[in-house]
Amino acid sequence: MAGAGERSTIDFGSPDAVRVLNRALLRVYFDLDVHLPSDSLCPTVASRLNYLEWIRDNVVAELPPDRRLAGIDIGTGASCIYPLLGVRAMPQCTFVGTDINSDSIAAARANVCRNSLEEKIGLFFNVDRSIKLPLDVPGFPLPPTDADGASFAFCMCNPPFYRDESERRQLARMKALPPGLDTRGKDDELYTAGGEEEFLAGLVDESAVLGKRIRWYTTMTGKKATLAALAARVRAAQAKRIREGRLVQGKTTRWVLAWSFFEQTRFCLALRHRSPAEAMRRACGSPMRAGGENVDPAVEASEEARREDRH
Ligand SMILES: C[S@@+](CC[C@H](N)C(=O)[O-])C[C@H]1O[C@@H](n2cnc3c(N)ncnc32)[C@H](O)[C@@H]1O
Repeated sequence: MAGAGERSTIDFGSPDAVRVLNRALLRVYFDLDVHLPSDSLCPTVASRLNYLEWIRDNVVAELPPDRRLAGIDIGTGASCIYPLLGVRAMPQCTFVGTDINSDSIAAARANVCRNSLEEKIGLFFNVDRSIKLPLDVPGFPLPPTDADGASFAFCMCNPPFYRDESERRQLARMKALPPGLDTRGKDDELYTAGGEEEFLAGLVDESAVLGKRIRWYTTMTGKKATLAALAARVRAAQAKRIREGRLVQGKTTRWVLAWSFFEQTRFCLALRHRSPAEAMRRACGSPMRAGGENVDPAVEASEEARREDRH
């Protein structure tokens, strides 16, 4: 207990305390009953919401608002945190969560059922860990394609963090983390051969093959250096559009990279600086009503190209 004048807090060095806090936040603010197994990564709600909101504002917002959208969460983990929070942050979305760990898939499935979200969240146990986007593996739940041939509006990924235990220790030392505050979880959650760099290089290569079957490919990275290497690989894969984001929560920073093999649509050109309703009118070619300035699509396209062309 805190004494008079002292600030109450919880013991962030205690995994149990952090677990209870996150369960409470999910319950109170998102009406989600989520079991977070003690042997698995305990996701912080703010950081997960941050990435989802980035996708909502930078990817989903440029699609017509009446459209039903599907997203893939690569490596959903035992919590299934992104799909669960995702259907709250973007009610027009359905999700497919994948994972290579059968215990995580079982726990994720129980969380989906506990919240009666089976209609909105599907799960896929990916037996081949060399694949990140198993769209063509038998049994993968593919939604119907849209008018442009895309099955999914986006994919997202919080990749395993380290190449091995020595990288984990090294990064913890660099951040000067006190014992107890370093990341804990299952080996599959923490480690991947070659680290996040190699994992995400594989994702870019798969995206080059799948092309327009997913409208926007996105991933989070834990290291800024990974972002630059990844952006170069995405350029080499001839993506048409690239976007970068930085997610800051407290003392922690993460980076997001998004890329697409679609050219900019009339809808997203019109959306710049306007409400979705105005964008719909413009994309459909009807004249603007009072208050709307005219848009020269060529100018907006070059502005956008300059903005995205920073790599
Ligand atoms: C850092 S954890 C992220 C878990 C959860 N999404 C979160 O943010 O708390 C990475 C996850 O990726 C999974 N994973 C690793 N390789 C994978 C692959 N090829 N396909 C799907 N999932 C994979 C791991 O089992 C683990 O659950």
